Amino acid sequence: MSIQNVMVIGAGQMGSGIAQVCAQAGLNVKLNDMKQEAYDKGIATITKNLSRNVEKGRMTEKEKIAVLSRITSSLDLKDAHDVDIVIEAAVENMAIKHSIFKTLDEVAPKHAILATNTSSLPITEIAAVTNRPEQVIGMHFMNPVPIMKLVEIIRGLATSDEVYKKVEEMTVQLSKTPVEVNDFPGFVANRILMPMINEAIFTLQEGVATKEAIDDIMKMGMNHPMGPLELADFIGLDTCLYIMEVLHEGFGDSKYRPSPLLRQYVKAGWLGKKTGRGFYSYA
Ligand SMILES: CC(=O)CC(=O)SCCNC(=O)CCNC(=O)[C@H](O)C(C)(C)COP(=O)(O)OP(=O)(O)OC[C@H]1O[C@@H](n2cnc3c(N)ncnc32)[C@H](O)[C@@H]1OP(=O)(O)O
Ligand SMILES: NC(=O)C1=CN([C@@H]2O[C@H](COP(=O)(O)OP(=O)(O)OC[C@H]3O[C@@H](n4cnc5c(N)ncnc54)[C@H](OP(=O)(O)O)[C@@H]3O)[C@@H](O)[C@H]2O)C=CC1
Repeated sequence: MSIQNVMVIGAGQMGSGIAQVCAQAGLNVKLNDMKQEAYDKGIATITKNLSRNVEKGRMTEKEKIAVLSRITSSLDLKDAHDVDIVIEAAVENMAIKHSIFKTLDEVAPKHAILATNTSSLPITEIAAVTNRPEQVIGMHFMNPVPIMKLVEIIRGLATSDEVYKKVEEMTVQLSKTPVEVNDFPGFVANRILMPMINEAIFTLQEGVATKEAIDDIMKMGMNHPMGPLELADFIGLDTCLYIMEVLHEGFGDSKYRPSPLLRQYVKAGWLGKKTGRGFYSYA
């Protein structure tokens, strides 16, 4: 059965982007969040992105309206009763993902694939709370989703070849490039990226240089599009901390210990761009 109906869970920065690219590829999308305001915020971001495409001549106004008409609001996981795939992009927390996947296993059709956009949590452990571990898979999009080409596809221990192939095909349909990896802490992207960001935070904490200097060095010296502190703000400092905790616990190696300054910022609610303040301030 081909994939036509999708539920995306979490209308935050990742979920809204995933919903947008699915709808642009002609799929019907139910965008689920716990609160109507979160959905409204997600749809406002999608509308802004699509309007920019219209202004730039990449899409007509009619096409924009058609894309938006394929996205509907959902505030209840039971709405997954008729979808072919669910892509979960709620908060990076195992207890929350377990609860979502348990419910999805009960309400989604038997054939439905249950994918997660987790940036680091073990797919095998998420799959274990369902009765269909062979249909659970990691589909790790990069931020900002409408722009970034990569989707890291993570096989859990039980993920079937058939499910992997379907998700790979869907990724290509979304005009993205799938890259296969195995289920190990942080997968590949964040096992390499996040220790660099964490080290930049230690460098700031130790007073080696200012935040601007650290970012300038990595931008100009390594040709990175964003410096590591600016990137941390962009990703969300809460997400960065959760990922470092997964690496630390998963490998049991002190080289992955999260920076105390990162912990402090998260405790203060300075989560980066999404809350208006992180290492930098955002008006
Ligand atoms: C944590 C994880 O689990 C995994 C991750 O995702 S890690 C994060 C991975 N992402 C990155 O590393 C991003 C690094 N940054 C970049 O690549 C670039 O800075 C960027 C693409 C975000 C912006 O590019 P830029 O050239 O600096 O700025 P800008 O010219 O404003 O933007 C380029 C285009 O991207 C669009 N864009 C920028 N931010 C966007 C966003 N948040 N959403 C949608 N579109 C966006 C802009 O509108 C612009 O589009 P046009 O073609 O219409 O002009
Ligand atoms: N940020 C990034 O760069 C990347 C993040 N990811 C992963 O994507 C996921 C989402 O991250 P991101 O979009 O940045 O986070 P955001 O905080 O922007 O969005 C998360 C959204 O999910 C909602 N939510 C929380 N719990 C539930 C639930 N039980 N049911 C439905 N919705 C829920 C949140 O609501 P509320 O705010 O009310 O809690 C919020 O609207 C995480 O797993 C993260 O690791 C993957 C790749 C890149």
